[in-house]
Amino acid sequence: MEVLTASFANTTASLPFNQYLSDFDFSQVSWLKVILTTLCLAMVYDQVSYQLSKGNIAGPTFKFYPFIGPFLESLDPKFEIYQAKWNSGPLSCVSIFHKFVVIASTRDLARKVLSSPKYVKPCVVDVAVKILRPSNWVFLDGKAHVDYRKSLNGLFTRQALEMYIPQQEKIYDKYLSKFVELSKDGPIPFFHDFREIMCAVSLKTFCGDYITDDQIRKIADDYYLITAALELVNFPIIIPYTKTWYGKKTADMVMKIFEGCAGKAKEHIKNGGEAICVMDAWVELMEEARKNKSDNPESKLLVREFSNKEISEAIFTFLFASQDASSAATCWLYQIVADRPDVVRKIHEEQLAVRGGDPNVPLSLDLIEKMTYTNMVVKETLRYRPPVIMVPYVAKQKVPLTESYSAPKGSMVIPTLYPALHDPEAYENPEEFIPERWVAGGAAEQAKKNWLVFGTGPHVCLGQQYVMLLFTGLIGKSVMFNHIKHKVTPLSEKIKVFATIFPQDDCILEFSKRDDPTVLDAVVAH
Ligand code: HEM
Repeated sequence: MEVLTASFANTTASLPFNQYLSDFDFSQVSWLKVILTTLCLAMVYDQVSYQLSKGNIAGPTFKFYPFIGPFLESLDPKFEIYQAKWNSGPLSCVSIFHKFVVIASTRDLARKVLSSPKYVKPCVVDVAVKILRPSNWVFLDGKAHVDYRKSLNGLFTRQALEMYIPQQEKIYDKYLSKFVELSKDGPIPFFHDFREIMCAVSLKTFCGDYITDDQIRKIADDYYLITAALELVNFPIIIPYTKTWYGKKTADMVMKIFEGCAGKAKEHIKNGGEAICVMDAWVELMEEARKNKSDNPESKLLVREFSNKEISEAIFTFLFASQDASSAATCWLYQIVADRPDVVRKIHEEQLAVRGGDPNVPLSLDLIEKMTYTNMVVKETLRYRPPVIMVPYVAKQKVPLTESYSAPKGSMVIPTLYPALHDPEAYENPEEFIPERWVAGGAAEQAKKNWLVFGTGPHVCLGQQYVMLLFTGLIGKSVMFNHIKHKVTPLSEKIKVFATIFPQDDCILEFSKRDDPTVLDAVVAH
């Protein structure tokens, strides 16, 4: 290092550059010294750029591990470490490799980020673009995204959601019998089976009878390959026989199946068939828009034509968006309910009451909407254990977050949802599970700004009403027809972060059929 700096200092001022080069004695410079110098300069640059980006917000004073930052911690993220970060300040930061990450922990800052499409857009890992395909609508931004979403809204209206219920109920019944069979020898971890039921419900809702049971089984079995390929830390280039390669192969296989289903849906609706699934609903919307346009050529085309490929890619994003969050919600819902006999009894009582005492009355939208208490249990579960705790966004330009701090362009800006949902000002005793807090007109319902389970702003979850109906119907039937026992372990209440959040012991349960679903359990003394 001295050789380099000394030679430069002594000669550059007085000699022309060419002569300096020819006179310079390269034999004195060892490659090691060059490498070390470059490394030192890079380290200084890394620390200085971290300081400049950090400004006055909370975060480590220096990058303790040069370059990588807390990369190793991020490979096995711990909920407690996230919590400590949220508690460290309304805005905090961390730098991993060259990526500067700003975490917005308060309700208002989280909402600000989520509602600032001018400054931020959702951030996905590099490989997601290859797996979901660059043409996928989820990568649209600004007006193009808003316009595309408008054509999807029709798939999640009350009327549309109503038509999906009979398909969903078939899957609930099939899996509830399977759960009894699986745990007939005693409690077992249900984490994988809950992922499977959620995958099956989604596929049946999206594709109706166009998808075969074998295809459902294949997708449910292989879906984990897609989750693994999209883990935060993965090689961005797809190399044969690596996780990302298997993930891409699986995603292509799934989209091929969806493309075939979309073709069948078009045929079915063209021939006057009844709409029963999301793909049918989509084709009906296109037909309706086409008819309106031909009746009145001046009118605006509300829903344009979508190719089978486009439909398959969008439906794939629904599966992708729902799978992890819904599986997490299923684990917590069953565990929480099974641990509380008083809640079980109230759900059971309500389920019978709304069916006029006949447990075999099939599910319908009207029926689910009468399940006020069961719905409050679902809502409280989502508040108490929100499946999505953070949503990563990326700064398209400098993002003004407070009067004294703006997140730099290119940084990752992460609004957190969990703290707003555990805010004692909005939810008294937030660490307690209290379904009754959701009584109509109560404080929890009025704290609308805190309800961030499904995000907010232009990317707010498309499936939120769908989710509420699904879980209310599912847990209601489960409780009415089964005894559900939870084996409590020291890890049951500990939170594991795996894209979303799960009980660390993978939710150990036992299902057994009730002899008579019309008989309520004995009243539990408190
Ligand atoms: C418990 C289950 C679920 C939870 C907790 C959940 C939560 C979320 C959250 C937090 C977001 C990001 C919102 C934002 O950036 O502001 C989101 C986006 C999204 N969700 Fe869900 N979700 C669930 C299930 C579903 C289901 C079942 C579907 C589809 C049927 C779905 C479809 C979507 C889509 C398409 C987006 C992206 C919307 C866009 O970018 O415009 N989600 N969800």
